[in-house]
Amino acid sequence: MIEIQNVGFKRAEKIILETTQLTLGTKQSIALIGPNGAGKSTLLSLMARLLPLQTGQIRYDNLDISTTPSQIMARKVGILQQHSHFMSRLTVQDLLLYARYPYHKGRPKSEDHDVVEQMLAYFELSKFRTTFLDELSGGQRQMALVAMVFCQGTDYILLDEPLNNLDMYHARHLMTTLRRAIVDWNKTIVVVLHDINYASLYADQIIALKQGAILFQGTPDEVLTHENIQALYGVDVDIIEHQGKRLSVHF
Ligand SMILES: Nc1ncnc2c1ncn2[C@@H]1O[C@H](COP(=O)(O)OP(=O)(O)OP(=O)(O)O)[C@@H](O)[C@H]1O
Repeated sequence: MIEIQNVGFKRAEKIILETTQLTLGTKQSIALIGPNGAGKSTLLSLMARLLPLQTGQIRYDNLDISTTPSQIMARKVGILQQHSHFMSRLTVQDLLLYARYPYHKGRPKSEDHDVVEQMLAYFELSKFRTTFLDELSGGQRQMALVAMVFCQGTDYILLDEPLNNLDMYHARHLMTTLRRAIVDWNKTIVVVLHDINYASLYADQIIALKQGAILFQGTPDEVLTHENIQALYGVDVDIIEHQGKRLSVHF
């Protein structure tokens, strides 16, 4: 369970984030949506301890991120940020092995190599195993970075806009793979999405942020209404039903 209590964040006296109480269950996919500048990345960075908590508390399964040692948190929560920079002269398999550092501490064992092999297959990256990161396309690199986070073997995975750069095939492949990972490996995934239709199709819960506050929270059916989307984005949309899911038509 993820518990977020009274987490606030200011930059130069400007309130960036102001939450009250948020409890998120495990083994599900939780989509963070909201307009540009709403505070989604800030919340994710706080959840991953990439930004220091200024107020409030965040706990994963009763582990308080402010007091839990880094070695334990590194096995509990993994994050892919929006702009991840890695040494480009690293091959895909080296990148994935690097993510196992909290386990092998620089001396990879056979189980670390096994996890890397498993993730290369799971994310359809086997053919790129010896390709350097700077020889991949933007989308291929994005998939490699997601696979890297999975190699970390954490219960909780935070992904900031993982669909960036992905074509239709790879975006759908990634979202279905994330869903499989919840079932296959009991992962809990918090993912920032700009495409609310992907949130509708693939998320169990949606948290909608605007101007640093949680405006709506619930299942896709509860959150993705015409009125809520108007309030969030200021856009008039048509909501249609497709195979039992709500889709927003906003073109
Ligand atoms: N390094 C920074 N310095 C100052 N202000 C910042 C910084 N990073 C973010 N902000 C501000 O914090 C607010 C929230 O930004 P954040 O990146 O969390 O939003 P977001 O919802 O992830 O946006 P987007 O969808 O555009 O990625 C914005 O007003 C942004 O301008």
